[in-house]
Amino acid sequence: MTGMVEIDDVRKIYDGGFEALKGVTLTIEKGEILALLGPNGAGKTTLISTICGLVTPTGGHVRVGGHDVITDYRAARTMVGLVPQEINLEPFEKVINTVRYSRGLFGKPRDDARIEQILRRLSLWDKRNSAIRELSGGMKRRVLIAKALSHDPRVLFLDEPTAGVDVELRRDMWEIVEELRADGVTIILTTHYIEEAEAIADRIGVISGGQLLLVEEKDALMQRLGQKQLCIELQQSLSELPEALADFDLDLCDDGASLVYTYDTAAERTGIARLIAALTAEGLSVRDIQTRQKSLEDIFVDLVHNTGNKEDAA
Ligand SMILES: Nc1ncnc2c1ncn2[C@@H]1O[C@H](COP(=O)(O)OP(=O)(O)OP(=O)(O)O)[C@@H](O)[C@H]1O
Repeated sequence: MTGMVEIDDVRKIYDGGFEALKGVTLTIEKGEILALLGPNGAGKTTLISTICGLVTPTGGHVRVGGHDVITDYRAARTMVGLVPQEINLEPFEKVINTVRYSRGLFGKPRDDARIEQILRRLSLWDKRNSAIRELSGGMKRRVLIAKALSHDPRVLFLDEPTAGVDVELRRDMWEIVEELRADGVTIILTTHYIEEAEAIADRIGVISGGQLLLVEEKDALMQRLGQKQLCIELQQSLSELPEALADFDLDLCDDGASLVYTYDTAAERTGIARLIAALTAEGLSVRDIQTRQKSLEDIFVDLVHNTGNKEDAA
């Protein structure tokens, strides 16, 4: 099956030699919402800009709706709408003209009814005759979305759509994203807010150091969230796990002074009672016990941290 966006071994080395993308391969299906998570400087904006044809990759290929973003630039570009991270609007222009003009840039015929629809949906209709500079930051962000939607793109990129916006606008944005998906629009967003990825994405990709570390269905990740960890601090240190405990999902840590037991909260039996009995039978005494929920944030931090270490070691 061919995807709406096909990214094949994309690499980017900026002038000056910095390698921002180290071979990213990813297919995004029509109507999917993909959230790209990653720390600052991970390469998220570079990847989005490459798909939008704003950054030329050093290697690999990107196709949008089957059109190569380099060799078939025009066709690919009209399919894409981009809501950038930075507000890049003309301060003296009126809202409605800004959005109309944007549609025109893509060679689409003037369609006032469509522009009205977009402005109403984004609660901008009352402000249509205001100059951009008179708007609040949140309103300017809405204008950026209106601009990106003005030519009816099939793929919408949102680069940090809710950075610095208030809670109400964030919820509004999420609702708009849902509606667009219902229209069959494919949505790719970058975010620093794990909560945002949890709320709206179908799939979550984690990018760090120019590499895609993981792409997984959100529901599968959520199942991992269902896992809890029991941290058992022992009175004595162990050099290795005793044979009798081999069938438990246990890790030895803190130089053998603690055991971490991972269990599924959804399971009928957690196995905790059996584990405690097995510890006692082994003659091990427990100093303290804590439980903690493994969150998407933990998974994310572990992933990014471990890769960082590998790179340092290389
Ligand atoms: N035009 C450029 N020339 C040289 N280096 C660049 C250029 N643009 C970006 N970079 C570098 O490439 C790396 C990736 O940047 P990018 O903006 O893609 O990261 P990001 O994941 O979007 O980060 P953030 O979350 O901070 O927006 C960074 O180290 C950045 O300094």
